[in-house]
Amino acid sequence: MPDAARDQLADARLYLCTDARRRQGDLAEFLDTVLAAGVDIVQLRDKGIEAAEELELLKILSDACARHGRLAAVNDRADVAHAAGAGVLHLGQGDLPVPAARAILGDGILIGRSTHAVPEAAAAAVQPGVDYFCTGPCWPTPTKPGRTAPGLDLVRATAALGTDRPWFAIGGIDLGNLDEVLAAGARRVVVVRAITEAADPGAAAAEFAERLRATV
Ligand SMILES: Cc1ncc(COP(=O)(O)OP(=O)(O)O)c(N)n1
Ligand SMILES: Cc1ncsc1CCOP(=O)(O)O
Ligand SMILES: [Mg+2]
Repeated sequence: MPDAARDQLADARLYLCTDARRRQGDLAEFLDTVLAAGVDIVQLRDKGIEAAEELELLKILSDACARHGRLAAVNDRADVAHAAGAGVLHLGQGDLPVPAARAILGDGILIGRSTHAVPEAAAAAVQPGVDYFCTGPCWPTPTKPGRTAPGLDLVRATAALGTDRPWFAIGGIDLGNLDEVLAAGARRVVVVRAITEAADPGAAAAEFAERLRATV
């Protein structure tokens, strides 16, 4: 992975996952708005999408991220990440194991991992081949139905690991509870609804970015 992408990841504070409901022209306009407002990484996350459509939408996503010098991420699928030439692949606990993804993709891509408990976070903090990890959900969320929320205790425990590896809090985070997430020790967050469903996504992204960057 080029050093520039690693540096971008190290500097990232705000990671957005968006789905395919915002299609074609509308998707590009939405992405330009939130990227200009300060989103650092955007992932296409659509659990129902077929690979061919995912690739088409990833082209829009990659082009938008390139226009703004930001990272584009693929969820779950190493084959799609390879075909799309993506900069980031995100893998959950039930997805392809990281060594298997590395065997397919090599070292030219950043790989992230989901964690939902302290032992998983501790493992992701040191596992070879993992570039960043996410921890949560902080609160139960309809975006990930059925996933029990370990809450802010997991964020506090992850912060206490003192790892240099970039990690993000996720799940139910919005502008109203962001201060609680920061107080628990997170300095990076992943959001879905708080930006995709905001009345003004650009304003929401800008406020997230500003408050995250203001917290040392
Ligand atoms: C950045 C980021 N963090 C966490 C997830 C969740 O991944 P996973 O647990 O595999 O669940 P799905 O998103 O695949 O339903 C993510 N996608 N992105
Ligand atoms: C994909 C995922 N994994 C854990 S929580 C979550 C969804 C977070 O979505 P939202 O920000 O809308 O609560
Ligand atoms: Mg997954």
